[in-house]
Amino acid sequence: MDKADESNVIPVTSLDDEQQTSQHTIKAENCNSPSYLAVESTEVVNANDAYSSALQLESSLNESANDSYVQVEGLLKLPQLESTRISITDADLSKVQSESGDSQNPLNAGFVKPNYDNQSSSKLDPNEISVFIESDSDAGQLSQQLESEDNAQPYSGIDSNMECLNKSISSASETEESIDVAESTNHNLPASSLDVLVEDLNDSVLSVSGNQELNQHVEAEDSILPGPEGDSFAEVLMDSSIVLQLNQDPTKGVPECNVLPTENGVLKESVLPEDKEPNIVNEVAVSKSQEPFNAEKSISVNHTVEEQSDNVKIDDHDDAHLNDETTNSDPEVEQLMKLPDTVSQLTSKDGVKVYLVGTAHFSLESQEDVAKTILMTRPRVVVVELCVSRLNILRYDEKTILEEAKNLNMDKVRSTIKQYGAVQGALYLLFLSTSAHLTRQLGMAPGGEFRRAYHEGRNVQGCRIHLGDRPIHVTLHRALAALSLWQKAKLVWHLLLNRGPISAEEVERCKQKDLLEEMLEEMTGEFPPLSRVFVQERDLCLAHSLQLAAADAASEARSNSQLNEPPTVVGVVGIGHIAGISRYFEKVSESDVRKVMSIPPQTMASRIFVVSFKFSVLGLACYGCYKVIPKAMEVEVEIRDDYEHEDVDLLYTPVNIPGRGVDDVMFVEQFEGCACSGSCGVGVYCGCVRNRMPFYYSGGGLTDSDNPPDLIYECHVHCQCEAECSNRLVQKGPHAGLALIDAGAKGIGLHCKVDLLKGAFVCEYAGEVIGAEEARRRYAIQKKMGHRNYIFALREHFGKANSPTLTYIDPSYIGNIGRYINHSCDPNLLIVPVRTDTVIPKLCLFARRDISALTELTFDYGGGVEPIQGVPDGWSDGTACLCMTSICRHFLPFDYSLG
Ligand SMILES: C[S@@+](CC[C@H](N)C(=O)[O-])C[C@H]1O[C@@H](n2cnc3c(N)ncnc32)[C@H](O)[C@@H]1O
Repeated sequence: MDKADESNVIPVTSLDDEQQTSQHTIKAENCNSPSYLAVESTEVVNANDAYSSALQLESSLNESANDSYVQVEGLLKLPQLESTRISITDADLSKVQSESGDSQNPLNAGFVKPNYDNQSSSKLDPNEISVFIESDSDAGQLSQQLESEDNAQPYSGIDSNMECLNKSISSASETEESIDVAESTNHNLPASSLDVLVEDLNDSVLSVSGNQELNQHVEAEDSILPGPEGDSFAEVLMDSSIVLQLNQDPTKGVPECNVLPTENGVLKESVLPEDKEPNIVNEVAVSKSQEPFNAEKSISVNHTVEEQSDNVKIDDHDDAHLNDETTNSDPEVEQLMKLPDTVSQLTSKDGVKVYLVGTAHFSLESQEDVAKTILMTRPRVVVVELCVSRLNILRYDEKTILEEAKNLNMDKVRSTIKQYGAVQGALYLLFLSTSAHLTRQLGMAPGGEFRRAYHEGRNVQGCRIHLGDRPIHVTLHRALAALSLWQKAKLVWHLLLNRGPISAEEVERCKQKDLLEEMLEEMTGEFPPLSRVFVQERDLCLAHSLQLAAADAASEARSNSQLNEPPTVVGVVGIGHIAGISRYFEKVSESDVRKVMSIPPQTMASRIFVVSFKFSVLGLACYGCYKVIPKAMEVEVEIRDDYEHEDVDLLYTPVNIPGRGVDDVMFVEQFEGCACSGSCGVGVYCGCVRNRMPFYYSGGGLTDSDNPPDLIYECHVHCQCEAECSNRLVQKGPHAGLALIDAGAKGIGLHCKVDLLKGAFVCEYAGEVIGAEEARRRYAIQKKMGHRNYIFALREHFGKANSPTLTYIDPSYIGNIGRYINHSCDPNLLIVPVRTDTVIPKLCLFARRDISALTELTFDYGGGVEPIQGVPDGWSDGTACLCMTSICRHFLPFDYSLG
């Protein structure tokens, strides 16, 4: 992003959510026959068989729509997670406190209470993720802002909604198929284990009958058993011999949990009849001002924290013996009723039970432990040892990660560099190859315990997931700052070169221990400060997150007058953090956390290190390009796109990339090129331009922007013409000088800092190309969440085809600078589909008229060249248009295929 125009450039964080939401609350029935704009594409002018290519495209993307226009709708607000990420100043803190009603604890700003009223827990918003500690994107800004530890402010985030995460995650993880690892020779686990894992994940989704509103994603239908009369009833198949039956009364906050044995999956009679249920009274001291909770939990932990660490003292009133009174004589059932050995229990000062599951990142057992603990304790909050930047761990499923690991070949290297640019691409590849290396060696992907926690947490009524870890970049900055220049160099060397095969013994160790702890233990001798930064400081942060989660759960239960049993919290953390967390729990103050949340100013040594690291990565990338990009006869024109997103959660792509529901093959170069020598200018019969006038004038714009072509074919990699050929424009990248602006209630907008001539190419609207079903799925979620919509539906008619070809482009998460352009009913840009070497169109924006510098750039989301009045009903989703032009049609255009 060009940063020169600072006055107007705004960070994504400044979005006004209320305003955004209000735009979406206008009901569709208010829609007063708004008009829409359409461009019909009826001509295929490429000598290559574009028509059949288009049919191919159509068969993949087309839905049964009848209309025949280029129709555009831009739509989605970023998930709240992304759009509300803020760096908290004192003023912000007090604002958030007053909004959240918590004037005591400024760090509570990270927790936003679920939407419930005081009477009914059934109104709890079950789909909520709270992010405790978040960070702003720009570490540079951050270090300027936080010049010393003393004046540093903590980063704190506002809630995000689980739906956002659902969206991100489920977009990558509909694990209907089992993982195919048979082809990989390196996997240490047999394919069947992974099959079991995936099936297990699917099976573990609660099957629900009755009025459980939240469990709508019912799977494993055939495992539903009839429930006791009048009760909502759910069951989870834990393994072949046991069913956990969860009798859920929607009027109660936390369901009771009976463990019922089965024979071959058939329910046997309950071994815990109601009158025999253990009824344990919680003896935990609570603050006098608060009402106590009456404990009635029928679960047991097998050991206390003392067993793990001599240093740790845990609450005297720990009820680890909770089940001692159970008169259950079946040892198998008794064992199953116990929480796993890896679980330690803490009790907050409010009497909230905090169950800490100590996990290893590559362990199936850990995943099972997490699942069992969540099922048995039915927590209100699950705190995971992740931060926002590590949400990818949840986003990518086992299958995706394993496939990435298997498919990391030269083609991938090449396309990644092409897609993300040299530095970002090289870094991404480094990350990918490191994870791929580990994943290949271990036969499973890291983070399964967090994915399991997420999935199980979703199934618990009212449960929220908290990201409890310190932002990774804060940790990395602090770690780097703590090392001397020499130590830094050694560390990078160590990380880059430490890539040998992992022995069977090491594999086992990884499965039993937190890999990070293991590595740090090994390196502590050489890099003593790392242990402090990576382990102790994070113990402190995690303990604080758990404190907040417990306090949050307690106050929520109190406001719901649920005093019968203490609410529970589950923490899923690396096993090496248990001792430290237990030591700090309920002892961490806000100022302690502030101290470890700050980023010390960069020393000269750090700066030198960072610069040389960037250079070496760039060097590696260049070397990679040199090695892998074939130096054939093809004329490659490099795209120049130096823009980037300010929101670190967005990925920048200068060109369209394949998303879900679209075959990658569509992106493979397909068109043959022209045979022109030199430039394909006026008077030259070019296979791409054919008998038309050239599409572009030589300065870089549309020759006739009053009558723009329906579609454009540019010369490309397979053409014989020169790189400077006049028929290559959009492939060279966006116009210089584009910058983000604050567009008021419309959110972010875009302008150009220099004048634009009529016809000038401004930029592409690039993002993920997704299938129709995926587009509808994403749109539905966005709409439900009241988020902005970025999905652009392009309708094209080819030749005599009856139905249009639909292409959906979504830059919501991965996109280019074009995603910030707002709609206007009297726009200054127009949109034309341009194809280069593949059938996938590029949505290209050109100036409709001369545009003076700093004017907001807009295009008509309904596509087209000239505004057309009279949009038929259904071509708006009711979002009010704020373009303020005299010919405003009052509503944003909308492609009905999304609705
Ligand atoms: C493609 S995005 C444009 C960038 C967006 N303003 C942002 O902040 O990222 C489309 C969304 O922006 C908002 N928007 C764009 N043009 C608008 C307009 N004329 N009136 C109201 N909202 C508009 C709507 O929320 C729409 O869903």
